[in-house]
Amino acid sequence: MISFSSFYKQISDSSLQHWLETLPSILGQWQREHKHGSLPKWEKVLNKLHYPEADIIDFKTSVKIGSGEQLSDGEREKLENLLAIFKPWRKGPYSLHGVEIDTEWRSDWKWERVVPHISPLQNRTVLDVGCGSGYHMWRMLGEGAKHVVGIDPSPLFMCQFEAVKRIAGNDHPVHFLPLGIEELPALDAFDTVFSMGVLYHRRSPIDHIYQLRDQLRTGGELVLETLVIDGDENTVLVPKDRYGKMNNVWFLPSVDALMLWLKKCDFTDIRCVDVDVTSLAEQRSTQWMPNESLVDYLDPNDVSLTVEGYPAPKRATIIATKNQPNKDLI
Ligand SMILES: Nc1ncnc2c1ncn2[C@@H]1O[C@H](C[S@+](CC[C@H]([NH3+])C(=O)[O-])CC(=O)[O-])[C@@H](O)[C@H]1O
Repeated sequence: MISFSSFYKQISDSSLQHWLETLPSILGQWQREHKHGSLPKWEKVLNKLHYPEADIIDFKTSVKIGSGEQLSDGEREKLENLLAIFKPWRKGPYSLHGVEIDTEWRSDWKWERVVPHISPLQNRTVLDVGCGSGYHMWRMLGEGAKHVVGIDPSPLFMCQFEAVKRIAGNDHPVHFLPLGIEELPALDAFDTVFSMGVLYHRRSPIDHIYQLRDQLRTGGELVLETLVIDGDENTVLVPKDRYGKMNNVWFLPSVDALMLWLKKCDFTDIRCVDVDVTSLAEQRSTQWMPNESLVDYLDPNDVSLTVEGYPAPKRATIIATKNQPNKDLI
């Protein structure tokens, strides 16, 4: 069974103390809800992941754990087969004792676009909302963060994260909690909060921005990355049905609309630091994610459009600072 004890041990002296009292029952409930799905099978696989302390660990320029020289060919093949049970691997890439997990997404490319613009993470407490397999959490640690907490309700992503953590060693101050953002109380605690690739999945984007704001200390930094469209501050696309074959896409604002939303939610120093059309090289099918990918979501005759005729995915990164609350707006 997945244990959250190292989370409690490492976080217990922090300003998050009051939250920790309610967490065990929430996490216990999550485990009970998933006990009839694939989770028990995945937990058995996790329990087989025992490896020597890695000779090399790099989180600064990639996520690489172990040079590969510590395992025999047979041991490496066994590791590869165990990790394959957690397919599809969407977010990465990872290099784990010589096993190269070529994921659907080049999440490292997103990180390289974002990291030059954020406040240095050195010694900061960080929350990554919708962290997926946790790829960016390791990179946050590589930038010197003191503690990284990721939340994501997906049991598969949790197990992928746990697999990497078991190989990296349990002492790293990085923790995954299987929660949705709506399950967090207002913690007012984190120095930096990331929400990357989540806002368009939320039915109420302004509430999402408030929920993110509630996790930050005053003066803390929000890093918000989401799908955008071209237009002015009143332009927002709400897809009629699917967007890029996804049935859970709600609001795609223009950059100016998004900046207005952040202003209205009492953020200051709001700036758009990157806008990027997702390339077919950044999101594609691989051996580790053999299902459909971006090329199948775009119009085969015009890749500037999705199969539904909407603008193809374009992502913006906005950075903003939490201000003192303006009581009139709440
Ligand atoms: N209510 C919720 N609360 C928290 N997370 C959620 C919720 N609902 C869905 N998610 C999670 O949000 C993530 C969105 S992916 C971004 C991954 C990473 N951040 C990336 O930037 O590559 C989208 C993308 O591929 O862009 C998924 O892992 C969901 O399980």
